[in-house]
Amino acid sequence: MLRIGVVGCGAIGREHINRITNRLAGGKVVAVSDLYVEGAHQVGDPLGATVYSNSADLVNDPDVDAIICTTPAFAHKETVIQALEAGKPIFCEKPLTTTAEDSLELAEIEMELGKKLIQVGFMRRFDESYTQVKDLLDSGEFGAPLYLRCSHWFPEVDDGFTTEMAVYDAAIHEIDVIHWLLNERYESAQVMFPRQTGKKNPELKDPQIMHIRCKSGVIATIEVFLNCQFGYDISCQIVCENGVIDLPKPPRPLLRRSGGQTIPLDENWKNHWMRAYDLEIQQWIDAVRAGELTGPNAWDGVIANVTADALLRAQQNEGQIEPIAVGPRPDFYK
Ligand SMILES: NC(=O)c1ccc[n+]([C@@H]2O[C@H](COP(=O)([O-])OP(=O)(O)OC[C@H]3O[C@@H](n4cnc5c(N)ncnc54)[C@H](O)[C@@H]3O)[C@@H](O)[C@H]2O)c1
Ligand SMILES: O[C@H]1[C@H](O)[C@@H](O)[C@H](O)[C@@H](O)[C@H]1O
Repeated sequence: MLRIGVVGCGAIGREHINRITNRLAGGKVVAVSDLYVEGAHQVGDPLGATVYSNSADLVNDPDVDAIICTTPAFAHKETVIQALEAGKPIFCEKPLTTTAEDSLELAEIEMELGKKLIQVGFMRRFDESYTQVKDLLDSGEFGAPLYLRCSHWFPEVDDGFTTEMAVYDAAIHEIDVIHWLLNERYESAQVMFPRQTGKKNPELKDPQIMHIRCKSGVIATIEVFLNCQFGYDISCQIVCENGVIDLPKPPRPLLRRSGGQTIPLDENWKNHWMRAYDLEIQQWIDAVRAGELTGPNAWDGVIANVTADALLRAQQNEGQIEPIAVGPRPDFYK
């Protein structure tokens, strides 16, 4: 049994604790921590888990074999370094950190240690809709991909959600999944702001249209609309030489009532990615127990942050094309 400590008992921390406790096999949550220690008690006490108010004590608890970090992005780096220093595997929710520089620093520490300990929570790679699309692209049947359009539509965000978070919190998923789907490397980034919705905090730029050009010339367009009002909706359409592939929508019943028919959308990410998260965390537990991590690694975290940094620069100069300079993947991460 893998003894897991969870740092950060907010929305997704609680989801992961619940799935490990009630649905997955081979892992047990034995410790939890949160700066808001009451919140940690709420989830930890019913499980008989040890409750900490800081991550260092949890990471260094000899009864904790591996860590899940579900604090806000700005706090990830500190806990990841603590785990690396303790030589313990850590599953860190996306993004690995908020800057390329910080993520690179973590990758360098890990390479120095000579053992892969970090997995990043890019769960779309575990989602059946995306894996079907990847299989089709890899089969070669559709010929070369030419361009793709993705939308990341969110019903509404709170006032703390910033223009920058549209990149490193939301679009970071597309940034990761697109290069994985296409086996591509990125070259440049551009951001455009179309007419802005009135249904948002005045400080936030929403919606945003992001373009990423790949080394092969493929152009990926990512539409991020964080206050779309109607539901949580993710789409991706890949136009190839021999045809077009659309990301399948999660199966939902078609409802006929009140003179109309509808397929309801999810309200948020929790249900939308439920099976992907289950698979992701189960495979992480299995991999840690087997002694070798197989999921998205720190270098994938670096690629995402280098790309996100280029998009953040592009946000400052609408329409300007910013280079994305990711070094070659080190052998350690191949
Ligand atoms: N993969 C996904 O689809 C997905 C979905 C949701 C969230 N996330 C990611 O998970 C992370 C957490 O998101 P959330 O929505 O659960 O946030 P949240 O704000 O609901 O929860 C974060 C928790 O961490 C605690 N915290 C803050 N700083 C801390 C620290 N230094 N040590 C310990 N606890 C600390 C807060 O008190 C809070 O309880 C973010 O990085 C987010 O991007 C990923
Ligand atoms: O933290 C969440 C989560 O990562 C979701 O998967 C994503 O769709 C949201 O945009 C983001 O805010």
